[in-house]
Amino acid sequence: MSIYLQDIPLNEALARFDNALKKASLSGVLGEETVELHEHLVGRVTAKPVWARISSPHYHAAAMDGFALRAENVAGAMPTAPVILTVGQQAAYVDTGDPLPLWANAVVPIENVEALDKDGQITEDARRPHSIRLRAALPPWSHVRPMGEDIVATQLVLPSGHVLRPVDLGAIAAAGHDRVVVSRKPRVAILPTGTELIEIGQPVEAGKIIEFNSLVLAAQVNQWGGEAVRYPISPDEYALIRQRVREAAEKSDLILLNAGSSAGSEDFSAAVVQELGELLVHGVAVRPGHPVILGMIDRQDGSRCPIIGVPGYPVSAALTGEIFIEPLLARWLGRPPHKPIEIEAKITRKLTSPPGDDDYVRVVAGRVGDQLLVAPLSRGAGVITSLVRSDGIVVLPRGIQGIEAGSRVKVRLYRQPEELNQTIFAIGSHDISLDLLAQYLSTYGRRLVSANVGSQGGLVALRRGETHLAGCHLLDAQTGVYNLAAVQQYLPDQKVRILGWVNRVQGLLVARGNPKNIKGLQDLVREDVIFTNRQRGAGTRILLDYQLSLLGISPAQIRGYGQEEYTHLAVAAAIASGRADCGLGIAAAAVALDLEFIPLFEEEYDLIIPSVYTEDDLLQPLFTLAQDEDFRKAVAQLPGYETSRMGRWIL
Ligand SMILES: Nc1nc2c(c(=O)[nH]1)N[C@H]1C(S)=C(S)[C@@H](COP(=O)(O)OP(=O)(O)OC[C@H]3O[C@@H](n4cnc5c(N)ncnc54)[C@H](O)[C@@H]3O)O[C@H]1N2
Ligand code: MOO
Repeated sequence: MSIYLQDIPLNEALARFDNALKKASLSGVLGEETVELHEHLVGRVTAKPVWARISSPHYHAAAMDGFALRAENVAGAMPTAPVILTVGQQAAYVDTGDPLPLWANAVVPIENVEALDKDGQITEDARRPHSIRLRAALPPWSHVRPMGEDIVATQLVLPSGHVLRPVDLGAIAAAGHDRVVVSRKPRVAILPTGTELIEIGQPVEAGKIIEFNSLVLAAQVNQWGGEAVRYPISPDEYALIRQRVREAAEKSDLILLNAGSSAGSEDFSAAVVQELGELLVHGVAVRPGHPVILGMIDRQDGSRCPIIGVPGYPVSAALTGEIFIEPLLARWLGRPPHKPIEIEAKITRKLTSPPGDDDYVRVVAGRVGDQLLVAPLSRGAGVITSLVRSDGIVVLPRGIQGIEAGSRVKVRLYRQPEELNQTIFAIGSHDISLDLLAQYLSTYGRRLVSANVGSQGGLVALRRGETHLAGCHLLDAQTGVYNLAAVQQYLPDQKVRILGWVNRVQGLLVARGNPKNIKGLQDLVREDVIFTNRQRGAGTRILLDYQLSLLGISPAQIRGYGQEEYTHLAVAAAIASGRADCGLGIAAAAVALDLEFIPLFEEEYDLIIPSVYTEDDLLQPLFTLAQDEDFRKAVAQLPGYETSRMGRWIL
């Protein structure tokens, strides 16, 4: 039977896998082991209930330093009618934790008695007096920890399937045990494959990719209670991969075979599984991660080892971990699977979604005013930082083609909901200074999350009340003034303020050594110069058009004017590759790709903030930082940055 990338619904895939696991007797706890309490046990799962062998305390114990006595002997004691007890007969000194003498039924703390010598005078020898005087009565069993106060012998201390925490170890020991029976850790072999992969730390070159999926998968496995074993990178050679899978099956409870899962010429995973056992599933209707493989490998002794073909793209790999590996490990350990906190929120952008798949969208989340909002992050399956930055996942289920901006969605949170109340939302044009700001704000207990939708997108978000601030650098071509006109145009009825932020140098990016000897925009009309442009609407494009009009240059005179890139870095890449001779952009992009930079203009990047939030406690640290020497210095050190306007209210 050949199942070739036929996406099936997630629940159907899980059911097939489940069935095969049951047949192989692999659907419950894999095994048990007894571990001594002082070995590393936190996170392990109890495989048997823990019953108390002894009580704790296992005798009546003094709860205070003082004198053991019988409560009835001091009944009626009052300030004006004190009672005197003779030590050695009616009272005995005890330290906290000492067993109570058999005849006693209460303890009076030492600070509540007057110690007397044999003449009835107050003595300094408080712990060995002749007698003690009490000026208050006390009920029986005062300041005594009765036997079994904590644990009664035979009682259940912990059920099975319990994930051990530090305090649990104390209770197990107090209940008279020195070891505990826990589920055996599932051994998980992780096999990265791909001729293009290089080990971490090796020099990178074009076409080579740093292998890190195995690092992520191993950390996931260990975090979820398994024991990961990373195998070396296997190049895309069928026989080698087959050999390693065969070996791993003999030594492991589960194999994660990474990459080679889709339809490429060197994607061998499915064929290997097919040859060495049974291919159950190839393709699950989830994105990212759809080319998942589920199967069983036959061992020499006739038993079977489950195998998961984990798709190569890093986000797909990590999500495959969460969707397939975590629940399987939970089952093998006998604990409940992880259940994320789910909240409902409003989504800030329209999303389209493949109707055949469950679509896992990474989002940032925060509270703006009284609304909980989520903004989608990059959806590329290769963008590992989208998972790093994400506060949660919105699953757009199969059967829908997308959702409108403003729809309510369910969010599986990666963080505590309270953190969303300390979140400053910045939707608009992104700037590197905001990354620095985020770092500084974290010391004030604030989180800055930003979604880059461009300057105009930020103004739209402000209009909808969906952001605390928007980074903006929109030049008015009539006046040459930044941001004021745009704010008046987009937000005529809204009370907003403009906080001066940074001046950024924009200039021409050219190859090292400036081989075409380009000096300024006037060179763009030269026949031998090829330019590359930014997309219409981008702040840099508006700046270019404005400056060209001042020089009286028409776009038609410029070779490459119609060639549009969407980011500063894409412009830089076009020049680095030799596709173009120059482009307008920021200095940081030149630094990133080792280009030369010809500074030409300063543009003004400001933060637009609704007036209500300028008074809000949430944003105060931002205003503090805008005046902070250290922070301003750090921003000014970014290439091409200047901070003299930072913190000044422009509107
Ligand atoms: N014709 C089709 N092509 C692709 C399909 C498809 O359905 N039809 N699916 C796409 C999707 S979706 C995914 S996901 C990927 C999965 O591909 P593979 O599992 O075969 O993985 P590769 O192609 O080898 O790698 C993809 C990508 O990820 C990088 N990679 C791989 N391993 C690692 C690692 N250990 N650490 C870091 N990065 C890794 C690899 O270099 C590639 O860039 O296929 C699509 N194609
Ligand atoms: O399924 Mo792929 O993982 O969409 O990226």
